[in-house]
Amino acid sequence: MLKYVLKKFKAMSLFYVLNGIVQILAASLSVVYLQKLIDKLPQANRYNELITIIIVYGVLLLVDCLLSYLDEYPTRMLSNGIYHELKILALKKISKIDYVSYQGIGTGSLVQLIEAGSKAGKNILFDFYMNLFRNILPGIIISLILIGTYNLEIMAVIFIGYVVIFLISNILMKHLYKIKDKILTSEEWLSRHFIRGFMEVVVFRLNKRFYKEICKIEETSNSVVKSKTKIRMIHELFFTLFALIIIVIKLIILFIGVAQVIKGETSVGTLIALMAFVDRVYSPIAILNVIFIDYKLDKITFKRLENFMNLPDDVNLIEGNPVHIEKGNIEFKNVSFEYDHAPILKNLSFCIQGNSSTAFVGSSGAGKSTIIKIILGLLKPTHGEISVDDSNLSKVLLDDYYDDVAYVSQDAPIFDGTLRENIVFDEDVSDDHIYDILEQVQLKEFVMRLPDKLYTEVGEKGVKLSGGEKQRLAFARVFFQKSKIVILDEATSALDSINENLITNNMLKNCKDKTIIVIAHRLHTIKNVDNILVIDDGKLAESGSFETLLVKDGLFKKLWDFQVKNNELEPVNK
Ligand SMILES: Nc1ncnc2c1ncn2[C@@H]1O[C@H](COP(=O)(O)OP(=O)(O)OP(=O)(O)O)[C@@H](O)[C@H]1O
Repeated sequence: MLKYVLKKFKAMSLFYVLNGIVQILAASLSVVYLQKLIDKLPQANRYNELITIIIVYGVLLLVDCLLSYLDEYPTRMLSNGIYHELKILALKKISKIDYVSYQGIGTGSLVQLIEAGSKAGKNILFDFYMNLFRNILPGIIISLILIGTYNLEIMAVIFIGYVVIFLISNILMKHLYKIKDKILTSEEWLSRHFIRGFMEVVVFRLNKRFYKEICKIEETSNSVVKSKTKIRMIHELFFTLFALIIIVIKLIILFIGVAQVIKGETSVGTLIALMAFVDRVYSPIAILNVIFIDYKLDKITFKRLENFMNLPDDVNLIEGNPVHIEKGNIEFKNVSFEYDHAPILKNLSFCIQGNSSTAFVGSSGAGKSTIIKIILGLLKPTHGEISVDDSNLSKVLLDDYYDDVAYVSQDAPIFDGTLRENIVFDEDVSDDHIYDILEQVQLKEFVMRLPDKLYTEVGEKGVKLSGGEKQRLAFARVFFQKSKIVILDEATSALDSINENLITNNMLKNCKDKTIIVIAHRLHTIKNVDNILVIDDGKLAESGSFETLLVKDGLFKKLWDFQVKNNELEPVNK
């Protein structure tokens, strides 16, 4: 994934790395010219002899200064760009992820995982790798070479210092890993609980859950804060240790260097240059150790994002046979489906004729919505085959198929946007055409009364609308889509009986050239459908028209009698 991102920012990254290397070269050479200046000063007779050195020294400082300004551009472009690119990749993943895998991830955890993972990915690529190649390695190499040209003994001392630092870092790192893993798990837990607290206000308030939720969240967030502080303290310990090591090395250089200057073996300029190079050689090492630890910790965070990105895709969204549904026939041949080895559908076979209406009926949990999700291609059958027209659904390119399928789910899928967007997305359609559609779903008057009419924002999940308004809005989208197959999964459950009958009948009347599939609990709404399939425990119990099933005295009759007895509907013969 990071390779892909790097490729996308190839030119910018190259510029950033080269700019860093040139800056280090200019800054290091400026130290060398300063040393030359100091050493030549006592022997110089005329000012002119030093002027070239001063000019070169000045130019090097100027180059360093200008390049560090230029650095700002790739710095901002890359750090922000990489982070956003990773988030976009995560959204692209969601667009094609296998539906069962998607069902296994909670929104709260997913949001935290993508947010933290994208930041970690940015840190790995930008803060670690790019820093390593443009700053740290060139800094160490150039400084070591220059120190070596002055004094090999001192180079050896510096090398021993490196080894000591490396050993200390490794001991501390093992401790940090454990803390980081704990923090990540707790943060994902926190995000999940925060999001459910923010979203389920009514459920939690009425069940008086907020107090306990907040207590649990406080407890976990206290432990996260403590662990994060601990990690920072250990981090800072590195800097303190480096500072101590640098002091020791500088003292050693002074002891060796001063003796050599007295003996006339080394110049004062060289001693000053060496002292400057110790900082130049150790600062990158100090930074390297710290960013290496960050890199290792970020890898743990990024691994979680990678695991999510490696979840299986729905291959039918990426490849498959092109399809155009003309007849709208659907056939299930011995279809079985399991969730985690628990059988949900058992050897189910049925035929839905194109241009007809079919209803699935059955007790709660019988498997009706599962059938719908299989017809939609979201779930793949464990055994058996589904044909749509003459195509095997498992071989069809779903993106093509979805041009001909409209679906309204149980929980009316309204998204955060305007009423208009919720009906036609960003299609170029006249307002008048939208109002015609709204009339068919009994929503025109309501929209006309709103100050912003079609441009009214509906809020997250359509929070500013009633349940029935949301469902009617979702219906309007179906009317607009003009798909060959229309699937309504309890799409009228939030409507009053008058509106429910009006809209369903409107749909049945206006969509005679479509295949309509309905799931409805209130059985009076499906009186006019052509065929009813009664599902019981994942199997087809019986099928037929409304009247035939009532005569049969089977499961459908039982469900009907139960609803009549409980006053859920009017008896059919009244
Ligand atoms: N993601 C899932 N993981 C595991 N089991 C699931 C999952 N989704 C549904 N099930 C189970 O599959 C069975 C069938 O569910 P389905 O939603 O198809 O029933 P249904 O007939 O539509 O029910 P209802 O009328 O209550 O909506 C149920 O027992 C349900 O608990």
